[in-house]
Amino acid sequence: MKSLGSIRRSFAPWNDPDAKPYIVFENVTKRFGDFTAVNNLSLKIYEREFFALLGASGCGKSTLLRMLAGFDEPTAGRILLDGQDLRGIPPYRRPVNMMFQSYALFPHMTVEANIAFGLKQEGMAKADIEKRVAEMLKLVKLERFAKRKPHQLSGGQRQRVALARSVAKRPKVLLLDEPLGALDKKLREETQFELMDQQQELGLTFVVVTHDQEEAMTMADRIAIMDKGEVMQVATPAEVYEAPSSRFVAGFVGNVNMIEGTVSGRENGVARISDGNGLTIKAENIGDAAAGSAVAFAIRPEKIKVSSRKPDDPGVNVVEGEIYDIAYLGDMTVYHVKLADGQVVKASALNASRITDDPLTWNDRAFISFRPDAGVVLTR
Ligand SMILES: Nc1ncnc2c1ncn2[C@@H]1O[C@H](COP(=O)(O)OP(=O)(O)OP(=O)(O)O)[C@@H](O)[C@H]1O
Repeated sequence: MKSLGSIRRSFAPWNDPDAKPYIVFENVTKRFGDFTAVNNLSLKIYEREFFALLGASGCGKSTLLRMLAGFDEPTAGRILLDGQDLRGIPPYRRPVNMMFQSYALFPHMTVEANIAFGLKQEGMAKADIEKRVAEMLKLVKLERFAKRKPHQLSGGQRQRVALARSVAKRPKVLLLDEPLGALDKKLREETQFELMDQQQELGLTFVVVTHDQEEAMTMADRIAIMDKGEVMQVATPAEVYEAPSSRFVAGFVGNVNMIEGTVSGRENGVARISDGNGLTIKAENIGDAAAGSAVAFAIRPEKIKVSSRKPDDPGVNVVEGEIYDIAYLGDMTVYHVKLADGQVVKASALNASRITDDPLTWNDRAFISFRPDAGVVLTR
């Protein structure tokens, strides 16, 4: 989509040792009674970053956001914003605004009155409010809808009003809790790109909470994957997908095959992994996996090729199996291949042409093949 990718490609302050993080969570713990919702968590977010907190329900992402907004204080640890410790600073005095899932627009007020509401409360002069509201309407492309009430708008338009209202006060950081949760799939996808555009145009730092991995992958510069109040990995979407740091992350994001086994030898950066049932594969990207240790070779279905003929490239792993199930999804087909040791491996093939030269069907003998560097070896 447009030039967005190329603009953002150079945006990676987290790789710059001289860049100062804008938001810092320093050993933050939050307990509710004897329940620990956030556990000794540290995290750095940079100015202008689109940062996503991704995790299953109850993992502590909203609690993290609420502490940043000032609705809750950490039980232990510190949160810094632009170098300032936020402890004790009330929500309305933090340069942070929060946009909630439900949007909570005032139903009896017009779009422009909704956007103006916070500015009026702040005591801004009338002329300035009008100017700011006009700017905001232009930003979210709702100039023509200024006089409408929320119920006369589509879900996507309402979401844009909510965005305009939350950025009208010019916060430095916008916190978004499941911002697109109320929209249907198609509108969600469109709105994701809009949000990205607007974030860039505004030059704000966005921290978004979502349990939707596709949404996080699409929008965010970096993603923190959370589980039980802890951060499991912080990385760009591509790194999270291609180089997950643990079984949990690999399994949480996208589809993955986990070939469990023991490292039976390693030389020149290539390990042999045996599952103890006759299957041995060669793997690269072995990290710190020592000989004898229990590991998982995590490989995405699209990195595995299925064919009826045995590939003769000695560099690749080839394993014989049987087509156990086929899911035809239109744009691609997912083959479930049962190996001799009983495990079922998923391999997806893009249906780039309408007719395949290697038709495979149920119960066919088939070969899966993949390069040793097509997956990652995980010790955790
Ligand atoms: N005020 C509170 N008192 C007691 N427990 C709480 C409180 N607020 C949150 N919790 C608990 O802390 C944990 C984390 O909650 P949090 O809302 O941060 O999760 P989440 O990851 O945002 O989940 P969801 O996606 O469902 O909103 C949950 O188990 C929740 O029950």
